[in-house]
Amino acid sequence: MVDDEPDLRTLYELTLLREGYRVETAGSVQEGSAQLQSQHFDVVITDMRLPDGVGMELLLLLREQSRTERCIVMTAYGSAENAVEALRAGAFDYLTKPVDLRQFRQVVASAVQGIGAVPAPASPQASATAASGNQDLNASALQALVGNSQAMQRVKQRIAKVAKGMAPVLIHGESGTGKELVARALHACSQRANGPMVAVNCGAIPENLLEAEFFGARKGSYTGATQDRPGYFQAAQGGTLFLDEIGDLPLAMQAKLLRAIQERKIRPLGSTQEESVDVRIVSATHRDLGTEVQTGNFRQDLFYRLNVIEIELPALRERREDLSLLCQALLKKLAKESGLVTPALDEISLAQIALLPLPGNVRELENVLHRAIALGDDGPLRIPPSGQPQGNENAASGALTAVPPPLQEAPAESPAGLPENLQGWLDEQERSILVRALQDNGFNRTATAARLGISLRQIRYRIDRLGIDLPAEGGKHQTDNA
Ligand SMILES: Nc1ncnc2c1ncn2[C@@H]1O[C@H](COP(=O)(O)OP(=O)(O)OP(=O)(O)O)[C@@H](O)[C@H]1O
Repeated sequence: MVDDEPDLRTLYELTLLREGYRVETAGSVQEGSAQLQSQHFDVVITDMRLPDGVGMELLLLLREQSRTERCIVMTAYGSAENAVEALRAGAFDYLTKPVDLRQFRQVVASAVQGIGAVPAPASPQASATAASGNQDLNASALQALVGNSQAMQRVKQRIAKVAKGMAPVLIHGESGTGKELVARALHACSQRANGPMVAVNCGAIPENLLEAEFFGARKGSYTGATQDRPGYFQAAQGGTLFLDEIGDLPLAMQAKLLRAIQERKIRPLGSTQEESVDVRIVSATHRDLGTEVQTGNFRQDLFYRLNVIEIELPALRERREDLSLLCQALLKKLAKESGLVTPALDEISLAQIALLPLPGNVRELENVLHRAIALGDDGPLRIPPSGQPQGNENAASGALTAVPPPLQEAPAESPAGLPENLQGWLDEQERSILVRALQDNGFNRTATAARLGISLRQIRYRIDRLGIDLPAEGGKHQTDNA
């Protein structure tokens, strides 16, 4: 624990001792580095401003010597640059002064967790079991990302490298390239793997509900809030919050999110009290956020905060060599889900697939295979000519152009003609109307929304809520997504 103010040093030391850690202290860069030369630690916590230099020097020393200590840096309030710089230089996490002791304990506990040889003080056995269980999780989460191309190998190596730590990660890639899978792998490979992973599609939440959805709401804070409700931040406490389509967040909400990330505190709607949150933020976008910043659609300071580590996901056309492995994995998954036998892939099926342009990436490939399984006979997989299956004119030109028909059966009606499950019945009606309207409008959501007299945001929300599978973005019809 390196800090030059004796009172603070004692406070931190006592806090850590009370948690059951062994602690050594130092008052300067020189003292800190001398201690590092004579022994190994699990965690180094250092103030940024020290009498003979900056805490960053200790961090760089750890890095140069490829040491295993995790470094937590304490920065002055409002110095976002220092915090981001430290995270980029490999700090495990940062704390803003004045340090909130609860947060301090949480951050140190996360840093110590998952260090193989060092069980957390509370329960040595539990943490050892968790560590070995985590390794299985890591492996299977990375395996879920199918592909052995160089581009995919680079992605997987990067996930393994940056998963530990608190630095926010921004995943950039075209729609359907597997951004959510990467976020899940990051979570599974982190020391938060046993905590929750909460995935949020920022583009699918009506604007007036955003704040309550993110930060929670107290009973009576808005019409319909009949009880206290936690938000995504509370739900992700101790785990990872995945913010998909972050570029869709309106500017007013961007400012609130920035504040929550910077201060690690949130205030539920209708509450006077702030709550501390311990959440790692992973976000994703198909947009070029740099350009969005220039055009004034995205806050630069938030971009700076979210983009501490960037993972770029390649489009499927840049890794066609993964097609065969992907088809095998996807067919197996799809066949299992629909209770069918996995059809064989032969040279003809692979040649047919290789001819598809697949601008909608893996999601589009998955949909093509889904349709092929549903329409196929026994024998090797064959890709049906597009346009045939649902008699849908819009399907004529794209590799994948049809929404699969609703799979669920309509909820049962009672003999009196009344539904037994009103919500399920209403959802089914809404789903069938939406699917029909989308098909009539060439899957253009703007046109469909206009036709049904609702906003684009509302239609996105409904499509998401009802789990309607759209043809991949980038396809001929999806022109309303930019
Ligand atoms: N490398 C991969 N291996 C196996 N399945 C994949 C891979 N990449 C994507 N998928 C599958 O493709 C579908 C789309 O993936 P995902 O939702 O992660 O993409 P996305 O980039 O987040 O898309 P969007 O931007 O539209 O939200 C999912 O069903 C996912 O399981």
